[in-house]
Amino acid sequence: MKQLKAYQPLSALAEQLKQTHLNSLFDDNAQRFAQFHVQMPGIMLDFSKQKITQEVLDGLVSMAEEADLKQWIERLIEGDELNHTEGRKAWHTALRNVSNPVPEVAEQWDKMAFIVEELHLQQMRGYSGKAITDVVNIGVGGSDLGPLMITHALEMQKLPQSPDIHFVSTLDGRQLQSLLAKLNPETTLFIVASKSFTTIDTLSLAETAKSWMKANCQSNCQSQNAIMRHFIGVSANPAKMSEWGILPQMQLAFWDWVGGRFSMWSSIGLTIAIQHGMEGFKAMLEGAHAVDEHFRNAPFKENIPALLGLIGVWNTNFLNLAGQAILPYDSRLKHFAGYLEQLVMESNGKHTQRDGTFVDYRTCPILWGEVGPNAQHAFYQLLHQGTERVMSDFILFKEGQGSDERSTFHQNLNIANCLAQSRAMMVGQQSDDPHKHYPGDQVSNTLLLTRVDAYHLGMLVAIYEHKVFTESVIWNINPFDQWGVELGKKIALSILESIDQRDASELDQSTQGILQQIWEHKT
Ligand SMILES: O=P(O)(O)OC[C@H]1O[C@H](O)[C@H](O)[C@@H](O)[C@@H]1O
Repeated sequence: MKQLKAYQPLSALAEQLKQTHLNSLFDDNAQRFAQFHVQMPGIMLDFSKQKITQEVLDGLVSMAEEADLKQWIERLIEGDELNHTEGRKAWHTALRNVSNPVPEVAEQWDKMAFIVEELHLQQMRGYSGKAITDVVNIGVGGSDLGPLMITHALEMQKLPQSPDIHFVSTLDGRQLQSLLAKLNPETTLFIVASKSFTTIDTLSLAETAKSWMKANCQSNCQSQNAIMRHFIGVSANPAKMSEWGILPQMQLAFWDWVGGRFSMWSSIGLTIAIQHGMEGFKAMLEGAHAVDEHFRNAPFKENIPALLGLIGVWNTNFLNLAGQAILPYDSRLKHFAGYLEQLVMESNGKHTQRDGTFVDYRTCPILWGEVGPNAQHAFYQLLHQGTERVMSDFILFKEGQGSDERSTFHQNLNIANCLAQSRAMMVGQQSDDPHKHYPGDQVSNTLLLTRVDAYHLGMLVAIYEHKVFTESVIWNINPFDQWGVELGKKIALSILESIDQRDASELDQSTQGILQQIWEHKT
């Protein structure tokens, strides 16, 4: 990144802007909002509360051009092998081209549609002949977070014929145990969702679910095989699904060219299709596809994901901000920040360039977030008066949950709070009492969408995917692998062995000490 010609001039501009309060940028330019907002149907990005001038914007766009962003976008959407460290494409955009699908994708839609219809018509029946009432998605990371986030956001709009949807992910087994206590095995269907079908978290939970099913089926089942009617598998590894016992007609596929954290658009999104029908699922794909087209065709100065990425680079590498807060002002987006934590930090939390050399600049900031109105009463103190400078994304919807008087009242309150907070962070407040002094000057974006529905959520997620991609191009890193998560898994297996053998002598003192205390407690 530093070798790009635009880097030095941008650094010089950053030095000036660090000394310039956001307030004076507004005072000096009555056209600031007009100049620094862009939109496409369904979404508007206001980046006027960023420390950006026309010169900075021009410099960032030059940097994107120099880094060949246009070419990279083409390669992404054309399905080139961009994930070079794993020798794969990262072709999630092919999953959402509803009007012109690749044949293997369309084939999986048909299989999904069949399952969805069977469930909706109450034709999918368990071992005792009763119709399925509850569906439990067992998966973790990319096989959990997207469908969890979307089905939670759209729960109020679910089809009346949809069974209830549940998610379990944590390998401690607690979520699953407490859920099983409430479910009837005769009417429960499990979706074992795992790209690799080797993830111990998911497989250990799936085994527990299978034992529960077996134990409950003992007196009722005609054959033990009948319990496998309660398990759907979704994976890019059909051999492993079969080995685990998933029946061929209960298997849904996707492919190694779909990254785990980009997989909610594939059959991993089955729960979304169950909750909203294939029509709802495809509306989400269409929203994402509209963003793919925009990302591919809009000039960078009007390109929402590209601009978000360039602003991210500006804040991270030139203004030295290391924190990013995600603040949706709608409780339906409760799991959105969690979803982005994986998408953003697993993609760009890296220190190695594409050619294997280490970077000598910052990459991904630390990202966290919470539904805005709750976060106001939790960590906004730090945003207003802390010593860390943080960039924030406010996400707001024009429409609330309803149009009756109380809903309108709540939505107005919500809008007022969202706008108040981004304004307070920008403007600050002078006071002689240092405890009441707000420096302001905290930068933020505001994304304004029409409403919370499948189409707009599809747009929102695709915008962040492409933002992440834009940043990765400038940082010259591969956003599609995740080697950093392997070491912990390997060590966990060896510690599990130590626990089984009750022998920690090969481990470090700290690990030994902690295990010793656990063992002493148990005995
Ligand atoms: O879908 P799976 O193969 O079970 O993987 C689930 C998750 O686990 C891994 O550790 C990766 O870090 C994630 O990218 C992935 O989404």
